[in-house]
Amino acid sequence: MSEAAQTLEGWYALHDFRSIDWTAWRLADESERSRALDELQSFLQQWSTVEENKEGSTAVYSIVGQKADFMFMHLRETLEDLNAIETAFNKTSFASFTYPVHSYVSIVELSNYMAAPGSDPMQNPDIIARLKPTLPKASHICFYPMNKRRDGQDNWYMLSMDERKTMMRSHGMIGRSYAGKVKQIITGSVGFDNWEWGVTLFADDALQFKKLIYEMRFDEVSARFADFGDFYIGNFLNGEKFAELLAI
Ligand code: VOV
Repeated sequence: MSEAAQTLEGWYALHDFRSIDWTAWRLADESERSRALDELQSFLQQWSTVEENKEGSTAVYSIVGQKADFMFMHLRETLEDLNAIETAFNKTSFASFTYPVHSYVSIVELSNYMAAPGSDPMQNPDIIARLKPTLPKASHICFYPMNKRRDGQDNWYMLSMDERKTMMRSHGMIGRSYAGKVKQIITGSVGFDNWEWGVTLFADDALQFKKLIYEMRFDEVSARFADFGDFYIGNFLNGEKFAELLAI
């Protein structure tokens, strides 16, 4: 058996994709819409307080295209916390004007492919900050799930640790050349959801997602071993922008 990579885990993640029932929203009277909007704003406020207290983080984005209208990405200490957030949101009057279209459950993960030997990563404040990150408030988000292939000669899980390390180093070098342009949060979802990882990217220039992902397609670890699910791309929302999106 090949040596399994060691992983470090941080906050649990829920990517929660919703669409708006525009007909119901348009037909609602002004006071109903305003109550729903107030509830939404108070949730956004609560989530930013959690973030200020370093007890989690939430990103809110509109989604371009028909797969969803908007998404919440929540990071929290436990799965119970994530469950509580989605349930509380489902009970709001704003939620009754939305319907769930997709969700993804995972946990922030770092693997030891690039770890310095002999060091205790949990004593490293940079590692802790990566495991429990404050999500960037970048202009754009890109989310997609992926697997590492297990197919004949292209079976990632049958490769030796050294072979995988070499490929991950090359992967990391490409990623690093996008420093300052694209920020990645990799979440592991083996046993939690249908794919092995969630890839969440943040950038102020959405074109950099395309450049990075395209370049990685030529890198062996992606070219030979990666399979991808649906891609979601979106624009930053805060309370003000959300109110604009919902204005009738
Ligand atoms: C934005 C840049 C960027 C950077 C700097 C970067 C670097 C790194 C490093 C150094 C490491 C290994 C250590 C760790 O941190 O875990 C990883 C790990 C990983 N990556 Fe990555 N990645 C990036 C970006 C990046 C992208 C765009 C993708 C999607 C691939 C594509 O083709 O669409 C990806 C995937 C992953 C995955 C699934 C893992 C876990 C693999 C496993 O088998 O465990 N990643 N990644």
